[in-house]
Amino acid sequence: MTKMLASVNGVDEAEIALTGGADIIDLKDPKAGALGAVTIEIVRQTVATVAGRRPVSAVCGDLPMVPETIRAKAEEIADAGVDYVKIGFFPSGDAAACAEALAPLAKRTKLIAVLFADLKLDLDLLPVLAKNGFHGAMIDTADKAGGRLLDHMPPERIPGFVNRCREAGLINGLAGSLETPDIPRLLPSGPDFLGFRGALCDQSQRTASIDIEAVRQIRELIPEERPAGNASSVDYRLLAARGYSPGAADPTLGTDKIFVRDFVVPVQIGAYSFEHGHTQKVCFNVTADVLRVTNAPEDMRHVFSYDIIMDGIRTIVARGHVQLSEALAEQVAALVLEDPRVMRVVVRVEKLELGPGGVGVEIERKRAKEQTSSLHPPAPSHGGGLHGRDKKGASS
Ligand SMILES: O=C[C@H](O)COP(=O)(O)O
Repeated sequence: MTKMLASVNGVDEAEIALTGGADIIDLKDPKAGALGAVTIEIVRQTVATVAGRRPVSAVCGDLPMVPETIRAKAEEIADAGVDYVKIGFFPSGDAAACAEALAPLAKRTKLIAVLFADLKLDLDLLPVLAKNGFHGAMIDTADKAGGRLLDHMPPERIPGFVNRCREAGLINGLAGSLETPDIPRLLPSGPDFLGFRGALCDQSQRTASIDIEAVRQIRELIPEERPAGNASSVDYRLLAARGYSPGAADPTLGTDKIFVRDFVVPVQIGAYSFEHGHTQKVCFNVTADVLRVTNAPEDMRHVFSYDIIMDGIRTIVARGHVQLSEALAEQVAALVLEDPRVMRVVVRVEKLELGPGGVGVEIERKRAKEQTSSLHPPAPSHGGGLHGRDKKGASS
């Protein structure tokens, strides 16, 4: 299950984040840099106020990569009672020596290394962190005015980070000026948490105060585990882990067609030997029939994002050579049908460099009947969920 981390500047914002449903309360002073630290007094007060309702993390600040400096600050924060200490690993100085200096502290406190997508990201640091007892690693951005995480790290590279963390035994997180449309794009990789500051704030200004409505909107985009004892045959854990909210679909509203047209990507494809060892241009056209969730779509909670289709294609082709266009089309169709709201999908895969025109295949795949019937689960018990909004939207 992916958790929601909310960065807050102290007690008052922590209460707002808790009310909005954040899973992890992360202390940070956004006015003092990407990983600006709050004072130790604020850490203590916030830990006392949260009082175990949620885990609390705190960052150490934008510190120079000097082992003794980092160790001293991390110990001070750990001693203030947080559950996690987040330490920035900037690409200067000796990262391995800093990780080593923190090994004794890692025996008694959960340490999370923060790596930066916009500063020479080095994933070879992950096994070094694991060796020194770190609990996890996350990717963030250092320059908050310089773009979102996916501007620096294309979507097809996200599963690689998540998998490498898992192999190393580290929990993993993603952050970096994330906005609401990024959430359904990142959830399919199954990160352990997504971190937010700017998107929680008034006008998305990360130095402004956090806003309860923004917190709630993000909360609803990250599915929570359903309570045990739910009698439905739907595997909520599996669906939620993939980022879907099956309760959101309202079959009485019918479907919309979401499409990606003339999406051209270089692909290693072909059964002939002359087609091996290089890429050729392939054009994808995909149309998905998606169950609607409301009569009045307003934000990302109410839509199936076409980014999911484009990211999926990029991720599939990044895996390496595919012999057949048919196989590629099947993989794309299967990926789109992973969202339980998709009833039917048409995928056309067209090689553009083999003739004067295009050659390829078009397939149509539908959701199996028995899967369709499991799309009508009982409404979520919490009042603020999408179902509540559907009803409001439908009556308006
Ligand atoms: O740990 C997460 C960060 O506080 C994310 O901040 P941001 O969303 O403003 O980049």
